[in-house]
Amino acid sequence: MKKLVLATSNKGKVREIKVLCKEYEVVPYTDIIDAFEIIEDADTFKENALIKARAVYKALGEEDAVVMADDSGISVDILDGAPGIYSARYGGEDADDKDNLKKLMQDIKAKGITSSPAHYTAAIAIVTKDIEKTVHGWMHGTALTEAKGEGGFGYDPMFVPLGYDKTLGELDEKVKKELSHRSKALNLAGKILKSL
Ligand SMILES: O=c1nc[nH]c2c1ncn2[C@H]1C[C@H](O)[C@@H](COP(=O)(O)OP(=O)(O)OP(=O)(O)O)O1
Ligand SMILES: [Mg+2]
Repeated sequence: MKKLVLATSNKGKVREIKVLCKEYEVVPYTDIIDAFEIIEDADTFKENALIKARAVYKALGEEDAVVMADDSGISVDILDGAPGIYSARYGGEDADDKDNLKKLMQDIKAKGITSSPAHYTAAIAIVTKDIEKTVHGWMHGTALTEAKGEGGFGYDPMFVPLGYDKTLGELDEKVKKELSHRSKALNLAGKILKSL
């Protein structure tokens, strides 16, 4: 089985990508080398995904490595698309998923409403010695001012996918697997991986 090194330290992403890339041996880079800080200072998901994939490819020092990165986030319409690329740091530099979730619910509530249209974006970058490629996927739905359920990660307890009436925290993980931003992007990434 071909090895696919993930340039991420997010356990939720690793879990989902392992399920969605069954034909590969999916290995987070921190299983191979020590975790190091990667500054995600670009202004698009795509460029930030490339920054992560390139940084890990270089740090591995293994010419034949195939490295994949995911840069993703949630954009809320009533907040003009915030937090977007800043999703991981929305509650401050040291914020964790819970802090970020709480701040986003508060900021929507501060607009005097209890829900807003929103969407997730995932950019996936693949870097090898020969290629640098990116693909995207999106999931539309509604962001709530109340968190429900324990499933998924990040903002999932406050996000209801289009066509459903429960949050990704409450729904079976199969639903997210079928229609998430990440699964759509990974489906396209799979075509690139096959062509290598
Ligand atoms: O399916 C998702 N369900 C819920 N929340 C999600 C999802 N996808 C992204 N998110 C949130 C989590 C984090 O607040 C931000 C990603 O930030 P992002 O920089 O891409 O990831 P990260 O810093 O957690 O790990 P890393 O950069 O090492 O891959 O968007
Ligand atoms: Mg990050």
